[in-house]
Amino acid sequence: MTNQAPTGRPRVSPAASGRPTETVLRASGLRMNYGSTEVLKGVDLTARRGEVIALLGPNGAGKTTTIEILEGFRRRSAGDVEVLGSDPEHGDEEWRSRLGVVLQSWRDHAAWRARDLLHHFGRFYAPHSRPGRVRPHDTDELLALVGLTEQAGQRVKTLSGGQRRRLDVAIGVVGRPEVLFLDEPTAGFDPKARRDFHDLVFRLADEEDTTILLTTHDLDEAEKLADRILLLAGGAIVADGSADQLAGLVARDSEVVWTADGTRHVHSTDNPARHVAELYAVHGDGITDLKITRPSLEDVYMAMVQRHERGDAESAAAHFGENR
Ligand SMILES: Nc1ncnc2c1ncn2[C@@H]1O[C@H](COP(=O)(O)OP(=O)(O)OP(=O)(O)O)[C@@H](O)[C@H]1O
Repeated sequence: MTNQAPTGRPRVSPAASGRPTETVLRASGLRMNYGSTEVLKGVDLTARRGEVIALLGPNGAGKTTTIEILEGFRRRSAGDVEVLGSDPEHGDEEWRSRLGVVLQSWRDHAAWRARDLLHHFGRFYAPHSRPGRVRPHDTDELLALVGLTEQAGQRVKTLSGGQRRRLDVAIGVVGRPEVLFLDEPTAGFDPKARRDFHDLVFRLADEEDTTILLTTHDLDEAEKLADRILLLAGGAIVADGSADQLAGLVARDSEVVWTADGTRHVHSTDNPARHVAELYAVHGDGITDLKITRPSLEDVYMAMVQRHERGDAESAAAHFGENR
């Protein structure tokens, strides 16, 4: 899949680049129970080095639970998990230094000043610095990168919600992680902060080969950022692929809209390219305002989640398998 990187140049996903890509994260048959409630019923997922993956799913689907297990913050009930060659339950300090984490919410360190806090967290990574991955990031450079230069001397408790979230992201990347987990990183971001964050994600993936697993409820964001989208529903991954691959999962025609001789027309078709060719053969330059609308990621999301809610998650997953 080719996404649009911040500079406007196309970003080529690691899988499509032809470069050998190492699997850095793998879960198979991952299960999690909270008491008698089974939240994860056999999650299988992988991520390659430098890949950006969006984990989507309805509220309560288990996205945070999955991420916390991969980070080593939560013990799983069953299944195999490996991140950067280690089981997260037994990851040592060296292993932890290679990860970056942005939790959904945390409200400690209110009295610290933003620059001091970032510097403090950064110091943990210094012993793990090596050629090619100098750790930590320079504090002021990173503050500039997340747009907090003016707030650098402010106490955390005086930052706005969006500014606090920018600081969370800075803390997550201060150690130049090889694998970065971001749980709803852009919640509360204004449009400029959101765009800056997207630029940062592309930069980390492209220039530092960082593998990024993020959760979001913003489907446009997922489509823009992710090489691969995973949809978690009913305790399992029911769809796994690029936005284009996922669009092929819903049996919905594309819509072709055009104007000819001053009249607007709408036509649904499973082959929009052929329809457009036929239109031009008939009307030539008489066609104006041509637009083709494919099923959107939102259509796929709603269809898959509704299938799951009808108790059809397993067949949805099987259907996807046939389409890969
Ligand atoms: N510590 C816990 N103890 C008991 N139940 C929990 C615990 N943490 C989460 N749950 C339950 O597990 C389910 C999955 O929660 P989780 O936070 O992983 O979902 P999510 O997909 O991240 O949701 P959201 O999109 O709302 O953030 C929910 O039903 C939640 O109530």
